[in-house]
Amino acid sequence: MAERLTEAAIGEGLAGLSGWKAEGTAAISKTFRLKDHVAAVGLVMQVAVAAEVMNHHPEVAWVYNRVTFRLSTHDAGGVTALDLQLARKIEELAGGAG
Ligand SMILES: C[C@H](O)[C@H](O)[C@H]1CNC2=NC(N)=NC(=O)C2=N1
Repeated sequence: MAERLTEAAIGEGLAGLSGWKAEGTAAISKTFRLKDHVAAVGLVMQVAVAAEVMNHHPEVAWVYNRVTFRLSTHDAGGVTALDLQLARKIEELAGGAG
């Protein structure tokens, strides 16, 4: 079971993830602005598949061409290494968008 990370560990983990914000130790989040609505849907779908493969799922808020992913590990009640791993995967799928 993934362990909840300290604020310091989260900060270190976010160092390599541009634009991600920590909400204390509860969650990390980032809003991506895609070129249009369909590009946003495409990213959401790709992340959904990756999340299913990882069995680690994001909260998603999507408005036209903007998508916000909020990550936390429900089983641990806050941010774990799984959330940092999913954030890295989302960055990979977003391919520099955002
Ligand atoms: C039963 C299933 O493995 C668990 O509910 C998984 C599914 N996806 C998950 N996603 C997230 N973000 N946190 C979890 O604790 C989690 N647990």
